[in-house]
Amino acid sequence: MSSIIAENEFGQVKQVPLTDQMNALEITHHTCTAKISLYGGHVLAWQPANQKPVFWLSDDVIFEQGTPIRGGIPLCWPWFGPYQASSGEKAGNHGFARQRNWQFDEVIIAKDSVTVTLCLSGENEHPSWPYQYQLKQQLIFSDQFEQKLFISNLSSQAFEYSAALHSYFAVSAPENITVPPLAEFPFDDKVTGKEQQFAALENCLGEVDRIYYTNQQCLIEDKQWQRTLKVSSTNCQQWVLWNPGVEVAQRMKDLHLGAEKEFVCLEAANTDRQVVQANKTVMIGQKVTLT
Ligand SMILES: O=P(O)(O)OC[C@H]1O[C@H](O)[C@H](O)[C@@H](O)[C@@H]1O
Repeated sequence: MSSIIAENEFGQVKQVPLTDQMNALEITHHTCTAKISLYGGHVLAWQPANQKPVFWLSDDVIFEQGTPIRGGIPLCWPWFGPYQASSGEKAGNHGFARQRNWQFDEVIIAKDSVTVTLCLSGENEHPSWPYQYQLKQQLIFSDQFEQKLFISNLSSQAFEYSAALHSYFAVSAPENITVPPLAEFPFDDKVTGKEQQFAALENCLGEVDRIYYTNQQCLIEDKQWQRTLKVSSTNCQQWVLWNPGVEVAQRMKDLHLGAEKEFVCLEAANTDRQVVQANKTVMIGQKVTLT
């Protein structure tokens, strides 16, 4: 059943069922529409008024406990990629935050924007990562988008995390996309395993899986759609650029046929582990604007 959470002359936020077990928040504002899944604390959609959707979501997305959502902005935390503990123990890709049910905390519908705050807290959630933590995610939607993830260490000892705000950006086709100024910086190539590479980036045709060592503001230039997205990050050290290409995409059960031609992932990331001292909070974030 749908229920209105907040409403005024500028917009409305509704809770709507995503499945029998999962709920989403649907935002309608004079500047944009957006949708957030509480499962994963996951932005599913954002579309500024009179624009095409900015984030991409798979037609074959699986909304199921224990399965990450394909598209939108998965929150990779408290680790990015596969985790290898010093004990040698392995854990699943991209941490557990994207597979938890987040609590909805606050909604503010203002004249210029809608702000939604979500929370997740826990302790002993994974044998590889037992610490007590709290996450607060602030999402601000308007004709631009801002995401802030506040990471609090509630343990009595320091912990380490790595993370990515793993945005799937909708594009006309990866071959039409350039991402200046990434090509000016060195990258680790996860496809070949070679580190500190330099190469031209004429387009984003996959398979591309690179960790770029820069945090400079990036542009996603789409020649066909004549759209440029400006993406900047806060307290993130790298950008990850990913498109699976046709062969990898065909092996992924939650990608529809041809899905790899519809998105490029540009992820604001800390791929190396970062320390958060006991009782401290750090923030990582990103901002997306259309030019
Ligand atoms: O399938 P997932 O666990 O969501 O990961 C999807 C992709 O995420 C990142 O971009 C990584 O760099 C890729 O290596 C990975 O394949």
